[in-house]
Amino acid sequence: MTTNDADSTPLMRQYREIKEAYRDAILFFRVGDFYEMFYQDAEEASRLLNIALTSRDKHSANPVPLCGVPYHAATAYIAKLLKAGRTIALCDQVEDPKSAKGLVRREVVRLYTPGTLVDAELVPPDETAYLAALIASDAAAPALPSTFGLAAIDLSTGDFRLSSFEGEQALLQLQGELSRLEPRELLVPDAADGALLEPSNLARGCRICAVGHEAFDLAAAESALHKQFPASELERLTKLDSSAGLRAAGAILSYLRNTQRHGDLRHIRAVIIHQHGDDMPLDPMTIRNLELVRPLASDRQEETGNRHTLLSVIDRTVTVMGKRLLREWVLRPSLRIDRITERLDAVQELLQHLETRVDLRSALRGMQDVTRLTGRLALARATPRDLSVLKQSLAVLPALRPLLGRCRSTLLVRLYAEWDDAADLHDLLDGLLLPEVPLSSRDGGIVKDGYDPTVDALRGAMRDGKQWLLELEGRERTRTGIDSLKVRYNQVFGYYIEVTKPNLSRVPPDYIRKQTLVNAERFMTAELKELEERITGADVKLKALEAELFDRLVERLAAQVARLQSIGARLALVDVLAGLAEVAALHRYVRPEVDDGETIEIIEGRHPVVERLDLEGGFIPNDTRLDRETHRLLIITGPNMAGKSTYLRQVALIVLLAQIGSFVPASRTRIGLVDRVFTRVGASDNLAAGQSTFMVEMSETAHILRHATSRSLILLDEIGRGTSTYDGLSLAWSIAEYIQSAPHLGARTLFATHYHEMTQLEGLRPGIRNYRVAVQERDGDVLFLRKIVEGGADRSYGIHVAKLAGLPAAILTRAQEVLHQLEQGGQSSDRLQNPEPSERDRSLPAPHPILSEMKQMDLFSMTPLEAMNRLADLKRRLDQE
Ligand SMILES: Nc1ncnc2c1ncn2[C@@H]1O[C@H](COP(=O)(O)OP(=O)(O)OP(=O)(O)O)[C@@H](O)[C@H]1O
Repeated sequence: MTTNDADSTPLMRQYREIKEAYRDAILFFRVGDFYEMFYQDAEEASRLLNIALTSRDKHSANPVPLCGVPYHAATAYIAKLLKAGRTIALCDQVEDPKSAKGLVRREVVRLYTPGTLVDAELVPPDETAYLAALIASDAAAPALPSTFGLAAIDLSTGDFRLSSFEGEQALLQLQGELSRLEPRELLVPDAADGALLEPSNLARGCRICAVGHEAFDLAAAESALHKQFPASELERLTKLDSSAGLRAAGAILSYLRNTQRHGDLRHIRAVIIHQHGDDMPLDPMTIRNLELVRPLASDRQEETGNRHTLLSVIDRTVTVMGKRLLREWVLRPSLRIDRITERLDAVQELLQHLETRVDLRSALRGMQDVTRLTGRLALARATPRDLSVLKQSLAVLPALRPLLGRCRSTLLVRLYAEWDDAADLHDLLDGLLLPEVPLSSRDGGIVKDGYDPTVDALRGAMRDGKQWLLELEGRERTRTGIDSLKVRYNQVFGYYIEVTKPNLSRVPPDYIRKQTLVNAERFMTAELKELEERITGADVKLKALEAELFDRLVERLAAQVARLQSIGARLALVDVLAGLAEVAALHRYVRPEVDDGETIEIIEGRHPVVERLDLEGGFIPNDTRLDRETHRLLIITGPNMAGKSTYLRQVALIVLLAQIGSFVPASRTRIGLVDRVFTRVGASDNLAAGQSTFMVEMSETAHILRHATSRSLILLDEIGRGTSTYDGLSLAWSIAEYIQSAPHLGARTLFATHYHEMTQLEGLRPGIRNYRVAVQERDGDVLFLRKIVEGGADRSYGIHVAKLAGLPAAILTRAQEVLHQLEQGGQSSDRLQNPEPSERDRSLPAPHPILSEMKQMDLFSMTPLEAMNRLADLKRRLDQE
């Protein structure tokens, strides 16, 4: 930045001082009704926002580049810049320009970063916007560290959580947690290990922000936590968490203190600590493959318009608080039977009591986002509208209590016992706020008549002022004899007397001319001036007083954030339970039995998402039995398109739904608790990271084999597909054997495969069972029955499916021929029991006889002439063909 004539004004000097402290951010500098940007900020912002770039003093030698946006539309522009990966420092005028002596004081009141957003326009209500901090413990060896501390906060709700990961699975667990949280911004120490910062190790699409590593210092963290939390919470924290989690938490708090200048973060009162053993640790692959919260971006879905996910299908919540909680449940199925049972009891009760459910849901519909409103209160960002909305929501609370009073299930009884109508808070709001309030607390028109005597008196003065003006107008008309004389007001001149041209001769000499128009002239008198001062004085005082009363109300409510947060949490819970009961009723779900046995039994199970599609012939239900004895590993064969993948996913989704505490799409289900669901299905995002399909497939399988336990559920779909037939089959075969027999494994497994040779495993190993998806062959075509039956398939019907897909007839006929030849080659089952197949053994279509002859030729025992003659002979024969 160079200093020259144009930028040496006091305003620009002030700008430069402020910008110095926010070099990395685009500085929105408030000047009048605009936020202006200068220099590089202006160049960049004008390009990103597509707005005109001008300059501050065009005539100087070195004009300052400038662009600006109207202050009232700033949020939309800020959103665009955030999207482009920038941060924005918002610099406001912090004193009234009218009363300022000299240059108005300006300060950065807020730094907008992706992880610190609370505005409704910037964070969609049903999404979370976590800011996370990650620290790897100081590793003794330079290898990848094995202890991680992760803290995350959603500033808009005050939801603050901690976790530490240690041991062999630490990195994996960390990745799982990051894919659940999907943080928008991640703080890491500036000296962080480069390997740790690999995008594939961390959350994608999130801003990584290196901060001074002293922010992660344990002593600093403890003191930051000490300031933030009550002693009891702090004690709980230090007991439960290793120092890594605390250090990450400390870094978040110090970052927030630097970026959020206003408000005191008092809504961050409690910490959720994720303890291993409470929730099922889902890994990113499973979350993605089972499309729990986000659809896979596959072409097939684009075509059919299927953008459903498990979450979208079971989401019948009516509040955004409920929506967020349900998402959390879906991503954290429980491992505790007592919790699952409590939820199921409540869902069952609300399913059976239609009237209660309907009443609860219709009352909840009147609820706004109490949790986020509370967040804005604590951050001192609540507007009069926010408080008005909060008031309306609190007004609904008493109606919910008697509805809960009708319930008998533990969870609902507990909610009833803890229910807080918050009548005092409602009355506090209702006592002050007018029914219609403005957006800004500085605009007046907030406080009810009768709330404060001074407000009433000032309003009286303003009302009287209007009367005085009318009287003055009457008096002036009589005095001048001009009947059309009017007292008027505009923003620029304030009050004035307007006289039309024909009457100008009658204007008295004490009228002071202010403005001449085509048809009239505008005047001021000493009396009018005095009246104006009284009226505007009252107006300014009134607005200031209303703003002060509003701030005091915010202050009183902010002292109650913990209560308001609990109210939000209770509302979310009722909403989720009633929503799950509603889904169960709508889609005919039944209550699963969840126990700590080892059997998974599903009678007439359905895929919750696929069954919602408009399928010709409807969805065909299927049974499943998995246990640790006779049905430990099911080999599922059947043609392409028959429904193998759907079946595999259906079993996993039913298990997850049950452990979420939801009813399930089946006619009867028993679930022996599953500690983890592993999936190796479909393509993977890692392809983009440059790994081959087969490599990804194998490394994901290796991961499963390393981490699954005897309580896990494993889904393997077409393992070995990515390599040559024999390699693939051998791998698939031995992987199945390993899962079945490895002492630490024996996990319940569904194994879908194209290799029908694998069905021979059933007779060879205990616990392995064959199932196939039934098809009917009619007139050379296949009819998919979508029914899973016992026994293995002996054919693939791939060519039939290719026909359905419209491949040219010539290809289909030739494929039949090749298939026939391959089948003639046959593979013996003896070989498969002891698989040592090699590429050379493969039965291929018979090679051309000339090629066979050439293969036989021993070139080294031939003279060059002999070789030449043989070659000529072969060529002649070829020419004759
Ligand atoms: N039980 C069912 N009832 C009705 N339709 C079903 C059922 N299962 C699957 N389908 C339909 O069949 C289609 C194909 O199913 P799916 O993808 O599971 O087959 P697949 O055997 O895994 O095929 P591929 O081996 O080619 O991957 C699904 O998109 C769905 O429309």
